[in-house]
Amino acid sequence: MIEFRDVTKTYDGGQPAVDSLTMDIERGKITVFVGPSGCGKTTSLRMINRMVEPTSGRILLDGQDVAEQKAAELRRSMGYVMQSSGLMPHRTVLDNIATVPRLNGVARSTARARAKELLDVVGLAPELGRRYPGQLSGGQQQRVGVARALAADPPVLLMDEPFSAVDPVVRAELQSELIRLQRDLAKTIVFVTHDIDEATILGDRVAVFAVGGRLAQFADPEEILRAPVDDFVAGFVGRDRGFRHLSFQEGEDVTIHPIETIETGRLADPSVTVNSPWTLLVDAEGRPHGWVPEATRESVTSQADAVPGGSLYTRGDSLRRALDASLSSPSGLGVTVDDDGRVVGVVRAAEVFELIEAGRLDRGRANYNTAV
Ligand SMILES: Nc1ncnc2c1ncn2[C@@H]1O[C@H](COP(=O)(O)OP(=O)(O)OP(=O)(O)O)[C@@H](O)[C@H]1O
Repeated sequence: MIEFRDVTKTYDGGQPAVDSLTMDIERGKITVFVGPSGCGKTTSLRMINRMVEPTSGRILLDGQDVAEQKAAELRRSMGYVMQSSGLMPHRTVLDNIATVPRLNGVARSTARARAKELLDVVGLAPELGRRYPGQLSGGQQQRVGVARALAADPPVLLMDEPFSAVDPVVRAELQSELIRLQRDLAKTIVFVTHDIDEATILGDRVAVFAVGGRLAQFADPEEILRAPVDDFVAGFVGRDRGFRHLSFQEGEDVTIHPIETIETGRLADPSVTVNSPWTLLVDAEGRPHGWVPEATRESVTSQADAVPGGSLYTRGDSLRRALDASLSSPSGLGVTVDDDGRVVGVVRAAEVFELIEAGRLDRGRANYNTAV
């Protein structure tokens, strides 16, 4: 557990960058610091490992004041990942990952063996270990940065906008990987971002900072979206917060309807006809490949002629995903797949809305019953 106790940081006698911050960061959870630029997120993060010293107040790590620990040792005892991966350009990927264990006195061969394991943990191919950072993509460099931070198996991981320099697709992949990793590792992660979507996807708890280094709200992401404490937080979480909030509503009650499919390999077979306005094209394993509208069936002879599909909904995922799949689908039918990516049917936006409304009524009744 990391405890901030009335911590203030003022640089060069100016306005506080962090103002009287008091909060508890739970062990084994992801706590996200989010807020607009310049509101003191990075300063707060860096005070945990004493890269920045507070002007006043105390920070306790498992009950011990970090000010009483040697700064260099403290820093080495926590993983740190930043926006630019911060890798040493003249060292190979494996040597970069092995840096902290080597500084801690671990033998070179042991440190490199562990580095190889970590490449796999962060989803990188073993041969990338021999390359130099400049020979990797931005997303791969960030994965190496995460591997390096994990190398000494620290209980605490500090992450400062680690995914903000990569494109949105890679960013989403890295976010999913971090969630997957955290399921096994259960580190205490403090993660800085200015992106509220990233904060609500990753955070077990989200701290919204306001300009002037003030902690505006500290709660779980569902609550931040449902009940922002003031106009600042409401403005920051944005106009789409109703839509984002659907991420926290489970979609297991959404009705999955059957859908007519054609295998791509049988497109040229004239005996295969379609009888519905939209037919789904699938590969031999039943994975979706696009849509065939009834009117153009005759001219569709390969996958390239089909209308590309929208996002996919994995059975049981949130209402947000179900709605997005149906709204982004050219047919208006959200393609639903199982965990192996095979089509199991389709969902309809109108029925997702019905579930949202039913949930609202249930919550309204529950509130009424509590009130009377
Ligand atoms: N070394 C420094 N010297 C002087 N002022 C600083 C220093 N580091 C940060 N500041 C100031 O402290 C305030 C908070 O900065 P900080 O980097 O902590 O914010 P942030 O929320 O992480 O911002 P961003 O999202 O832009 O990285 C800003 O006004 C910034 O200009």
